[in-house]
Amino acid sequence: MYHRGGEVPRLVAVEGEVAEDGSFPVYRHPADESPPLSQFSPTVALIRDQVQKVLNHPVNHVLIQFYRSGKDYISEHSDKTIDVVRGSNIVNVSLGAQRTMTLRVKKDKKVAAGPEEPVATDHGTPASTPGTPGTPRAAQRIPLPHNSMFVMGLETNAKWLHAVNHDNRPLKIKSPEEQLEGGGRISLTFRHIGTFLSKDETRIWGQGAKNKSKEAGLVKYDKEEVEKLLWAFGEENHKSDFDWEAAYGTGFDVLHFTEKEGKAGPTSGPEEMS
Ligand SMILES: O=C(O)CCC(=O)C(=O)O
Ligand SMILES: [Fe+2]
Repeated sequence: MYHRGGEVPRLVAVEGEVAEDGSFPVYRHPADESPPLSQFSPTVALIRDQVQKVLNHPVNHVLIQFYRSGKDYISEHSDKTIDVVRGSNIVNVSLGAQRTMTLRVKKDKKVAAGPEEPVATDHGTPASTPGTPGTPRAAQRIPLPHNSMFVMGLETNAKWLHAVNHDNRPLKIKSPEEQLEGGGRISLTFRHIGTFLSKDETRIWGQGAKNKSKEAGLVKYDKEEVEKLLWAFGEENHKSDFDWEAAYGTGFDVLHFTEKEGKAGPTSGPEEMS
């Protein structure tokens, strides 16, 4: 998967519930290029069943990511929720080597929402950027052991940024849990998506689109709409009082965000987010 012209620092696959007519859920986030969605494979379908039992609501989409070693990471972000069914939960299932999920309140959040603690990106390198000098932002470090589920409600996603930072310690000094699978970790991020694409990707409908029914809604490339959506994604990353209705409420029928895919305007830079 690519973001801003560069390959993201982990391997990515996407699976989901493909309907009989070939339509499928779409999760839009600022990536230049996402892999195509495949029908849930039998093994992933079994994991999905377990996730649905815990959540008490369906999940119809999964982003599968392989962190090949401690060098692979996902930088700090909030998940983009235009297409995520409002009120649902997002689940990260972890398999293999234990990594750490770092949660940190957004910069604009004045009131600390938990125990205050500076965050280290790489065991010993402090990365905490205080909102006000001398006041570190509330942060939590959550170990993600093999075969665990991390459930994130959308309220948590709104107030906190999350990351799996790189961990460059040599494998042999890591804990046995961190050494599993030679340091490789697979995460499966399950979401309940409310926006759908037709098989040929010419029509878009549902929660995050302008049209709510299958019959209408042509996917468009419109530079202004793309800019508006990318701006809204940025707002969601930075504002703990992000106003979903104001930002996403009217819906967007754009799918591709760059010239190559959407036939206009490329971006460049190393940053990546989901
Ligand atoms: O690897 C993980 O568990 C986190 C993945 C994540 O935050 C995302 O895909 O948005
Ligand atoms: Fe995320």
